This record gives sequence, structure tokens and C-alpha cells, in this order.
Amino acid sequence: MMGSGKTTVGRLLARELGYQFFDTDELVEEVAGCSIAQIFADAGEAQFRQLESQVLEQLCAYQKLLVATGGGIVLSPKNWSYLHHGLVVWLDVSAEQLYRRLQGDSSRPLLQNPDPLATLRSLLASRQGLYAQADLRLVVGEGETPEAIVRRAIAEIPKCLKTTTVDLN
Ligand SMILES: Nc1ncnc2c1ncn2[C@@H]1O[C@H](COP(=O)(O)OP(=O)(O)O)[C@@H](O)[C@H]1O
Ligand SMILES: O=C(O)C1=C[C@@H](OP(=O)(O)O)[C@@H](O)[C@H](O)C1
Ligand SMILES: [Mg+2]
Repeated sequence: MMGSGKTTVGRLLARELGYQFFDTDELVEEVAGCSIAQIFADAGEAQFRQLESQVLEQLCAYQKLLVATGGGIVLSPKNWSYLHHGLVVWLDVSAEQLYRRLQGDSSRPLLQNPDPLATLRSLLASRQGLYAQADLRLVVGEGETPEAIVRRAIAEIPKCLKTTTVDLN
């Protein structure tokens, strides 16, 4: 979800893993030559989603990348075919924590309305089933630092890597 820490934790985790880091929102802004807020205002959310999918499609061909996505990437079934090139981690953060983090932040157009907490609750409820398709769910506790989440990710990721057994007989 927006504000769950994908960009912050992702950047740190990439450094720990020795992976290159990309953020789909940053790449969309580079391609469009303006901010996400501006894209939503001028061209609309549908246009943003198209750019987001194109960026993800390009990224999924590479290895040893850590990609922080926007929270809405899960909405398109086509995006899942790209996401499944890698291991998908869900940073599960309550709507109340997200709200505290994002209060006063004007960079997320979907939250620029009189009741952003209600919006976060309803977006989270509607996306919950999609986020649950991730390979790994990390429930982020109140006050848990990005560094602590990185340590937990490093401990948990090997447990959910798919293994192939080859039967030689
Ligand atoms: N574990 C954390 N604890 C407290 N604040 C956090 C944590 N992770 C991220 N933040 C803060 O929350 C805000 C949103 O983080 P960000 O990484 O941009 O989230 P996302 O990319 O998922 O939208 C930023 O101000 C960031 O510093
Ligand atoms: O959840 C969403 O629909 C969105 C999340 C944002 O990214 P973050 O999840 O990094 O905030 C950004 O892509 C856009 O504002 C829409
Ligand atoms: Mg982000």
C-alpha cells in the first residue's frame, strides 16, 4: 500500500543484497517528464497505470533487481505476469499507521481529499485479496524500523524460495 515503506525498505534491502534498485514511480516520472501528481492531474489515473505497466514490463526481464512498485500495481492482472518473474513481498501495514506516515504528504494524488484515512481503509480493504497473492507477507509492527524490516526480509525470503526436485531415477 501507499506509505507501507516499499521505497524506503526496498532501497535498503537492495543494498544489503547487492541488487540494483528501481522504483516504478520514479521511472514513470522520468518517462513522463513530470511528477505522479501532475500525470494524474493532466492525463488521469488510467494513463498513469499504462505507464506503470510499461515500466514494470521492461524491468521484469532483468535479474538481481529489487523493484519497489507503486501500491496500485496489483490492480492489473497483466502486471501479475510481470511480478511473478520475481519474488513478491507484501509490506502489510495498518491503515492507521499509513495515515500517520502520510499525513500532510501531497505526493499521493489518491489521498488528496477531505478524508484520507477513510480512503486508505477502503483501498486497503479492496486490495487486501490482491496483496495476499504475494509470495511473502511481512506484517509490519508499530514502531518497527526499516532496518528491522530488512533483517526480517533477509531471514524470511530463503524460506519462500521455490525449490525444484529433480528425480534422477
Ligand atoms: N518502517 C517505517 N517506520 C516509520 N516510517 C516509515 C517506515 N518505512 C517508511 N516510512 C516513512 O513512511 C513514508 C512512506 O514511505 P515510502 O518508502 O515512500 O512508502 P511507499 O513507497 O510504500 O509508498 C516516508 O515518509 C518514510 O520515511
Ligand atoms: O497505491 C496507489 O494506487 C499508488 C501508489 C503510489 O506509490 P507508493 O505506493 O509508492 O506510494 C503511486 O504509484 C500512485 O500515487 C498510486
Ligand atoms: Mg514508493
